[in-house]
Amino acid sequence: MKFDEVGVGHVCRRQRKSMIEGDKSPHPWLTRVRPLLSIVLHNKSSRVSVKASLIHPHFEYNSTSADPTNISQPKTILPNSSSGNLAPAFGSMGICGKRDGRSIAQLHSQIVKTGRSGDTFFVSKLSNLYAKYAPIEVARKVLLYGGQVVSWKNERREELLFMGSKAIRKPPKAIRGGIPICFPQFANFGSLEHHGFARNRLWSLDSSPSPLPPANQQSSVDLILQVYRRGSPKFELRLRISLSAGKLTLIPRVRNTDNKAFSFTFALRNYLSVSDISEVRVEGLETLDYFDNLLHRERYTEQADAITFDGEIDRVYLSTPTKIAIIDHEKKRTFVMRKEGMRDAVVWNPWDKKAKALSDLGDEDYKTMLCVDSAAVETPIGLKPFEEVEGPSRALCCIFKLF
Ligand SMILES: O=P(O)(O)OC[C@H]1O[C@H](O)[C@H](O)[C@@H](O)[C@@H]1O
Repeated sequence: MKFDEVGVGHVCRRQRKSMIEGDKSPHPWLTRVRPLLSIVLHNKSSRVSVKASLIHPHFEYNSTSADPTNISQPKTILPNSSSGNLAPAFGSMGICGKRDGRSIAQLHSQIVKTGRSGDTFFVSKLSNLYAKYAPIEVARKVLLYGGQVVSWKNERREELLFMGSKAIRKPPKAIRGGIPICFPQFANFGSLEHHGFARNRLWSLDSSPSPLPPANQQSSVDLILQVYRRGSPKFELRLRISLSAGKLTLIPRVRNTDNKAFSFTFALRNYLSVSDISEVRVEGLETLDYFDNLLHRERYTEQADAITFDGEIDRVYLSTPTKIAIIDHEKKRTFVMRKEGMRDAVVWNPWDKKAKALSDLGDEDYKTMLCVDSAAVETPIGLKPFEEVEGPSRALCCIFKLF
């Protein structure tokens, strides 16, 4: 038996097919069925339970199994009692077989390794794009494509990350917004493609995540990008993303898996959502030296008390403090970025002309975005053969807090 596109409901598809083939008046509502599979971790040391839910305007189906390794028995879907006369019982569904080559038993061991007690895991409909098998709080906010965070909200459920109004969510381009990862090269500081290739590769869920303890009160997901290409550096880039309302933590780990030394430049390109770019100021970069990418990367010294914006900016501030504040006066909101292991900070806003030239950015989008990146650009990070940059002493880390 095969899983349906979202992991459950094999009969759904069969039923739909037979209705389309055999029934002169197919039930169009069947095509709107949205089955989803959630997996709840109750106790790290024991089993997880699997809950299959089928949600439809006219009925609901829920089934819970305490033993996810033994749930191959299809169950009958019954119409919800409040469903009126529209929803007939139409077959059965089960959670069985394999999904992406993984059995439920493999999924189970993955989840026990990475989850916290009480986490609900989610298998997304677009599971090849989103962080499938991740806690429900992060699953729809993190893309496997690019290992990119695309959403982070505050307690009032307001979005804090910018997403381009014309962003293209289709490979091979990186998505304009959220937090793309520039690795193993930032911009054109090296011979590789612009901003490296990590942002347009499909990452996976990490089955041997960082030994660092999971962040308190935050839901986390661990992703990995493994590169073993001939003729290119061989490495593993891991990223732990922990999210909660008002706090976002990103912990990258890089391992050289080659017998040659490997060095890289790096940036977490943080597209922050702001109310109006002309009302924003950035503090923490005053008196520092920077490379101006708009002026052939010449080195200047910042003269202003704080950075404010009235035109295009593209600068790499060097040897910055660990704390940088981005103050949005209109929204009465301050992002505080704290970073470790990445000495530099990039500030980028394309302004009107450049925005028009970027096909995935709306003409007015520049007004509501600001990139303040945690970066290692001036001095590449070097790794000996098989060496790893990891915590706590050499940790790379970027934490955003909202005030
Ligand atoms: O359009 P992207 O590839 O995302 O790059 C956006 C910008 O990033 C950097 O700050 C570069 O210095 C710019 O030259 C580039 O335009």
